[in-house]
Amino acid sequence: MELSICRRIKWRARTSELPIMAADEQQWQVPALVQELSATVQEPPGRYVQPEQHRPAAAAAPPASFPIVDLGRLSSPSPDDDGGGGGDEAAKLRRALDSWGLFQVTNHGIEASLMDELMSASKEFFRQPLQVKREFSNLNDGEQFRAEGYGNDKVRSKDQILDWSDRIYLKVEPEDERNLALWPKHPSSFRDALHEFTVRCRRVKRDVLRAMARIAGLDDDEHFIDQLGGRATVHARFNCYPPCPRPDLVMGIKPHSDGTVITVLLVARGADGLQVLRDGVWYSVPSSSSTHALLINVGESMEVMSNGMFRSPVHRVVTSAENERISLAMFYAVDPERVIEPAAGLVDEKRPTLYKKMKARDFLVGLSKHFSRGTRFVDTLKISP
Ligand SMILES: O=C(O)CCC(=O)C(=O)O
Ligand SMILES: [Fe+2]
Repeated sequence: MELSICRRIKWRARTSELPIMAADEQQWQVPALVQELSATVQEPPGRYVQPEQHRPAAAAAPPASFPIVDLGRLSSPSPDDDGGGGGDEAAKLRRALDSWGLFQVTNHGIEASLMDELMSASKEFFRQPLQVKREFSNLNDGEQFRAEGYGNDKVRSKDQILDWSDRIYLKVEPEDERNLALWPKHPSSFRDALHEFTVRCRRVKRDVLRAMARIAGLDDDEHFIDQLGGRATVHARFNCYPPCPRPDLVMGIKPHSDGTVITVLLVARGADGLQVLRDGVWYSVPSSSSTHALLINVGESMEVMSNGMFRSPVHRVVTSAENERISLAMFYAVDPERVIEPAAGLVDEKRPTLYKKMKARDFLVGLSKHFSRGTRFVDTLKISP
C-alpha cells in the first residue's frame, strides 16, 4: 500500500510541469507527458520552446517529383532490365537515393486493412486513460528510465529542449518472451496487428536492401541483408504528436537522421508534418495515406556501410494546432555484436574509406546521445581525406 501511494505521487509529479525543485534534483529528467500538456496548457512550457533560429518556418512545397517506387516491379526484374534489376523502378530508386534518401513505396504487399488497423489500435492506445498507459511506462518505479515502453525520450540535460510528442518504443525483433512482455495488451487488437505488420515488413526490408545492393554495384545482392546479422534488432516507435497551441514555437521531433540501416515509416491517414532537409531547405513530405504507401528512409548505418554512397537524410516533424499526428517507425538495425563498416566492394583508390568502423552496440550509444542534441552521430565517424 505504502509503495503504491508513493508510486502514484511520483507519477502525478510527472504529469504536470512542476518547477524544478531543489528537494528533487531528478525532477527535470521526468517531464510531463505531452498529451497531458496538450489538454491543459494555453502555451507550451519553456522547456518545449525552440530558440528562434530553430523554430519551424514555413516549409517549401513538395516538388512534384517526390519519388515513388513500385516495390513489386522493383523486385521482379523485367526483360528490359538495365542491369540494376527492376528496370525503371531501379532507376527511380537510384534517383531517390541520390536526391532525397527518402521515398515512398507502393505495391509493397501489405494490406491496407492491416495498416489501418494498426494505426487505429495505436490511436486507441494513446487515447486511453493515463493509469492504463502507465502499465507500459518506460520508467521503472516511476523514475528509472529505460528505452522500451510508453513515455518521453530520455532527458539528458536540464537545458535540453523537449519534443512535442509522446511515444511507445518496443523491441519487435527478436520477438521473445522478454520483449513481448513490454508490448501493450490494450487495446486487444494492438499486439496482433503489430506482430502481423512486423512479419509483413520483413519482405519490404529485404526487397529494398537487395535493390540497394544491386544499385551500389555490389557483387552480392544479399550484402546489406547479411550485414544486419543473425541477431539484428527491429524496434517499433509509435509517435503521438498531440495538437500544440503554438506550433510555431515547438518541434514534434527535432531534426535528426535515423541510426538504422533503413527505417520503414507508416503514417496515419491525413497526418502531415514530416519534413526533410535538402540543400539547406526544409520540404514537406507528402502524406501518403490515400495510397497506403510506406515511406522508407536511409539510416546512418547504411551511410557507413555504403561508404557514403547512400546518405541518411535529416528530417523533423512539425506540429499542428488542430490535428494530432500518429506514426509508426520500424527501425532496422545491425546485430549489436557486429561491426558496422563500409563494404569492401565500395572502397577503392578513387573512393577511399570515408567512415571509421564501429561495433553496432557502441554506435547505438553514440546515436542516442546525438539524438537528444539534434546532431548527426555519423558525422563523427567521417575520415577526412
Ligand atoms: O512521425 C514521423 O513521421 C517521423 C518519425 C521519426 O522521424 C522517427 O521516429 O524517427
Ligand atoms: Fe526519424
